[in-house]
Amino acid sequence: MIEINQVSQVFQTSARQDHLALSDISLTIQDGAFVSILGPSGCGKSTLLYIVGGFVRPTRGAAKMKGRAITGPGPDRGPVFQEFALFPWKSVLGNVMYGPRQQGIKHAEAEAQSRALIEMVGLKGFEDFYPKELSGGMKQRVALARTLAYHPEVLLMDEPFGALDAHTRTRLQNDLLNIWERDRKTVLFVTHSVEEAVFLSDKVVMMTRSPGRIREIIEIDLPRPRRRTELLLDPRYQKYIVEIERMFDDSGEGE
Ligand SMILES: Nc1ncnc2c1ncn2[C@@H]1O[C@H](COP(=O)(O)OP(=O)(O)OP(=O)(O)O)[C@@H](O)[C@H]1O
Repeated sequence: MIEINQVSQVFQTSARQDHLALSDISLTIQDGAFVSILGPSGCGKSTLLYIVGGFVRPTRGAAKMKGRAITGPGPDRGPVFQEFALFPWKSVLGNVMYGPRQQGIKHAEAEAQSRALIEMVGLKGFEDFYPKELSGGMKQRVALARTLAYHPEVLLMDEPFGALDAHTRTRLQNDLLNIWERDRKTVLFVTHSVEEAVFLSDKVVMMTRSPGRIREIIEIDLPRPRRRTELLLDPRYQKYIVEIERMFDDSGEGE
């Protein structure tokens, strides 16, 4: 689904110096896979996601989706970021309907689809609420529903649960997995949390300290559907977490 070929990214800092953020990244992401990117702060995780999103053009190398060069953002790749970026003047329903309406879907159909998505993300009953009336977790659910409403083939998630308290985060992880298990979209997920990456993913891409290179790709061979309470008792789950935590320790960056 996504192919990243020898991508390097150099940014010019305001002091007019070149800063190598990513160095020679090559990665293939299969259709329907859940892939997380982990690594020390500043190693270029978000930059890699933005390149796939088409928001950043790589200095060297190329990213492709289904064999086509990615030259800009597109509805086939839906971003879900930590800042929810909801329209404050639109209700939950209005926010979710925005995408389908933009795509020319008739009002009644867009509304029906959006109501179904709102229910799917666990917000039935809140359709007429405005963003300022929602908690952080609820806003992130709306943001997810809004992105899903574009029917993207790939979800690009940049620490979407990073700002949430532990309990809300766990619930959203569970819900995301349930949604993903239903329609198996390809997901590229940036996180700081080793546990989150292992719990969610088929593959964890561990990056080095800046300039970011791929240090290792760890296949997470745990059965699905996954339940956190079962996994917590599973030594294989613990082993993955310890193995990856040790890589953080090696890089001088504990989590
Ligand atoms: N637009 C930009 N201009 C200049 N430098 C940038 C720009 N965007 C990112 N960088 C630099 O590139 C490096 C990688 O940034 P990036 O945000 O991708 O890292 P990250 O791994 O996502 O970090 P964190 O985990 O802290 O969120 C950093 O050193 C950052 O300062």
